[in-house]
Amino acid sequence: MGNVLEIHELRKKYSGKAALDHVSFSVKQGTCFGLLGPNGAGKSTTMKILTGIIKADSGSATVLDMDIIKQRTEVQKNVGYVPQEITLYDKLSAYDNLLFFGEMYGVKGNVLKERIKAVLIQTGLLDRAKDTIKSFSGGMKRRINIAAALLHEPKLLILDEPTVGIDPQSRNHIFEMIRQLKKEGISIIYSTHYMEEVEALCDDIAIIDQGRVIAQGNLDELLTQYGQKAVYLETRINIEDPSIFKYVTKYTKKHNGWILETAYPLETMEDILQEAKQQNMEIIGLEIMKPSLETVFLSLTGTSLRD
Ligand SMILES: Nc1ncnc2c1ncn2[C@@H]1O[C@H](COP(=O)(O)OP(=O)(O)OP(=O)(O)O)[C@@H](O)[C@H]1O
Repeated sequence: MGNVLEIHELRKKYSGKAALDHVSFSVKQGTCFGLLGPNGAGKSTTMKILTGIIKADSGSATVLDMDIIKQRTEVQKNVGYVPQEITLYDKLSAYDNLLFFGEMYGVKGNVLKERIKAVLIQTGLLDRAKDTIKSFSGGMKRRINIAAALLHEPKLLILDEPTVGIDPQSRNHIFEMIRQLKKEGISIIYSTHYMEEVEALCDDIAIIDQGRVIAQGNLDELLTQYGQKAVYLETRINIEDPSIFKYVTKYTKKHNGWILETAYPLETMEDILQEAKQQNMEIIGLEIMKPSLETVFLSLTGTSLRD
């Protein structure tokens, strides 16, 4: 299986501050690549560079072996991009929006009409084709935006946080669509700050933080290499210093409690229960956290991804 996309050492600064710092990764054909990171990590910047909206300061990238700068027009024919912001005409119908975007992508006539029907089926919105966009929910608008990016049959689809602020039904549709696209051999870059989405959808993952790729691999590799075991503890009265508990190597605040990293979660929990008894400490929550992308991120950065 070849690589559809290769990124090599991309760098980008805004007003002297690094937004991307030597970012490299590659995406295999027919896979979903997850770009996971908190707000401001550099996900959108990476995607905008790939689609030619902004230029990197240095580094290079190829799509299907074509340079994204030197062969920009050819690259654009093979890439579909769905930005974070909805970009549709509110007063036009879904169908007319797709007509407009199709022509913009260079698809015309009967081919375009057939493609519009196909993408409306793919997004589950064929029965709403004639309705104006302003009558659509946020999730449905997002699905039409994705439909628009698929009209020209791209080989690589770039989705920038496609599920932010949408209803669960649209989210499921988007997930199903991604699974189907993969089966058809289309590759996807999926940026998000939701770990569960990456765990559910993505074959390979790059964790990005403050402009740097801090880890990459498939889920199993990341969990094996960095997925520290941990215990979540929440008490009625907040504990000032959670390092007092046995085997705790690192601790991080999460919601109203603490994530305590420990190689021996059961022993740590026993110790917590003992201390609780002795000190009259009321426990509200105590559970083992299995290694997950959340504990991976935590052990790499010392912060919780949702902070
Ligand atoms: N046009 C711009 N001018 C100045 N700084 C910018 C600009 N665009 C992005 N940045 C900064 O670059 C960094 C990376 O931003 P980017 O939008 O790529 O992050 P992100 O991971 O996509 O996060 P988000 O989910 O918030 O969009 C941030 O510190 C951001 O403030």
